[in-house]
Amino acid sequence: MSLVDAAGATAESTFQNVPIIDLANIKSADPDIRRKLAGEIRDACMKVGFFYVSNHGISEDLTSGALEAAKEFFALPLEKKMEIHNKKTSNFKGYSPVLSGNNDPNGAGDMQEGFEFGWEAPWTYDDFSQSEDDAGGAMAGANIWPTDVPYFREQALGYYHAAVILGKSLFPLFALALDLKEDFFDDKTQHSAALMKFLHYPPQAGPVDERVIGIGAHTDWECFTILWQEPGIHALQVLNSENKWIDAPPIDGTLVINLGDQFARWTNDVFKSTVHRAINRSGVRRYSIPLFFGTDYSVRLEPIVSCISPERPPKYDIITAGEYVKSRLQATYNH
Ligand SMILES: O=C(O)CCC(=O)C(=O)O
Ligand SMILES: [Fe+2]
Repeated sequence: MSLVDAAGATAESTFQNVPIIDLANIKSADPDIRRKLAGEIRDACMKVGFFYVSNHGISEDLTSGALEAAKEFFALPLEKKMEIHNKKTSNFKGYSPVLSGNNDPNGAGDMQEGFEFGWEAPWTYDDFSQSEDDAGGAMAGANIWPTDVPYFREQALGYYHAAVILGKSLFPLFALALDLKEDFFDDKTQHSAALMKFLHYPPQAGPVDERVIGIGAHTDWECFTILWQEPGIHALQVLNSENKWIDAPPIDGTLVINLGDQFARWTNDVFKSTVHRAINRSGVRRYSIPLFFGTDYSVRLEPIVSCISPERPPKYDIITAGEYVKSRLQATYNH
């Protein structure tokens, strides 16, 4: 079935849960096995826009190192954190205090604080070759790091580089899922427009103002997000087409992958960029680590030919990935 026909066939359906996809065969030498895996991803992308991945290859050590760094940073006094406030930088990197961001235009601020950074060359992986800069995107330019937490940068970048490797290995599967050649995204992802964020959600007790929740209802902006959630704490919810919030709790040994608006634009909405939100009613602090993976900022988000037809004309104006991300950053942080 063509992509456009398959999208039409799933348009009326909705989902009640988020599927789990096993990535054990991601590097299989057998193209049929890779294609089968891509088929599972295609199904999840068209029906849900969210899936969990198991056997994703990111070690527990890297994850716990990053988590410890994040916890120590957020425990610093506010004045210390404000020294690297993201409003002091032109590229939106650095610290965002509680309520400084607002992802849902109908909301009144997100009940979370964050720290965001982007690509920086690793010094421990000799085989990791990558250009440092990226054609002037909104988030291009140096990262800004806290100086009060020992090994913060190392711990953060250790997890980041492992997640970037995972992200790069997913692009060929997304390409296969879209009936494209596996290398379709290679020349569009040369500069790793990959932004990672440490998030800290204070607990919200008692009656919660629906306009001030951990992160208000939103879609992500890049191609896809690789999300680590703290085990044991339910907070993330995904909106289905019946406007029902479906829980996406942490599942041991998995990460969440969700599609963002760049993929919706590439695929003319054949792949779904699904609305989601998080509310921390657990009574304890919650941490999460999204890594937003886009194409290079200079790449034009043109619909893939197999995703348009006379019945499904292009839905979006063509802009570059960088223009799109910048417009969303400005709306969220009011810069
Ligand atoms: O913390 C979470 O579970 C979700 C975070 C999220 O949706 C985002 O940062 O875009
Ligand atoms: Fe999100």
